Amino acid sequence: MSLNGKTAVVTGAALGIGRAITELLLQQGAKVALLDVNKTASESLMEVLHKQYGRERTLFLNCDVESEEQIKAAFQKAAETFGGIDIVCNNAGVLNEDTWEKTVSVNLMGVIRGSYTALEHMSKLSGGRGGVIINTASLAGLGPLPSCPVYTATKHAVVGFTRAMAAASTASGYGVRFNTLCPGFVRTDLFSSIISNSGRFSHLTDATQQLVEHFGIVDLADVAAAVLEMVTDETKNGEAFLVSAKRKEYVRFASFV
Ligand SMILES: NC(=O)c1ccc[n+]([C@@H]2O[C@H](COP(=O)([O-])OP(=O)(O)OC[C@H]3O[C@@H](n4cnc5c(N)ncnc54)[C@H](O)[C@@H]3O)[C@@H](O)[C@H]2O)c1
Ligand SMILES: CCCCC[C@H](O)/C=C/C=C/C=C/C=C/[C@@H](O)[C@@H](O)CCCC(=O)O
Repeated sequence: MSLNGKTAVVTGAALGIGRAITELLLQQGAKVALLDVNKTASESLMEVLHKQYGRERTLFLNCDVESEEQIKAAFQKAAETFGGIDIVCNNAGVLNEDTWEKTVSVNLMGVIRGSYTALEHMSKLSGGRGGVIINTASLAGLGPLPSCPVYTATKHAVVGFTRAMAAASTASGYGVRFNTLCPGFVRTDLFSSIISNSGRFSHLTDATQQLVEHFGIVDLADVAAAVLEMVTDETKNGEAFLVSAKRKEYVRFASFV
């Protein structure tokens, strides 16, 4: 399915998974606003994207998802520039067990802030045309990463928040679908920082290594493809897509009703 005429916002778009998502959405025809705090990486990516897709289809906005003011201004600018917003990927994340309050602030509060701001532009109840929001959690949102308890907590919270928002959206008539991306290990800067950023749990690096060996390293292309599937398949709402090297599947959750 082509995304021609669709407009996307991707946070943490300059590097790693966010960059791969951005590039795939552009390949499919969407216009993409790239939100990131890393100005240097963003500017060098923008040079590449301008050459490949022209200047009209991309917009870089220097935006820290920890800031309500910056995120509101960035979404407003994206909506004005492209004429509305159809797709939002709240992907920006950090892993640092030393500065764990920041890990909560970026990974959880940033996703909540991004989702609520997105709804102001996308909800059919506030004049939007509906759409889809994909929040990046992790395999660590489904099971424990022992060297990173706070990171694990934020990712479980993203899964729970996104599932609840999907149900809230359906019950309220927002016309916006919500799904969670749960990648296994992906070779990015965040992945490389595990030893230096595990804080008081750095002695558990071997346990992480065992998990890496068990789950393997998944390709960025497979992670971005999972996002595209959840964006384009209109039957997907409230799903969590697990994408590891060995397993690619929608997660089945226990039902309590
Ligand atoms: N790499 C993995 O193994 C892995 C696995 C599962 C989930 N994830 C999740 O995927 C997402 C992307 O991770 P990645 O591996 O691509 O990391 P990365 O470090 O390669 O890229 C993260 C991007 O987010 C940006 N960013 C960080 N803090 C920000 C903030 N406050 N506001 C705006 N932008 C910010 C960075 O500048 C960077 O461009 C994260 O949510 C991460 O938790 C990563
Ligand atoms: C080493 C760098 C850290 C990258 C962080 C990134 O988010 C990757 C996380 C990978 C997490 C692994 C979690 C492991 C969980 C297991 O304990 C298991 O319980 C998960 C089972 C999931 C399932 O089968 O539903």
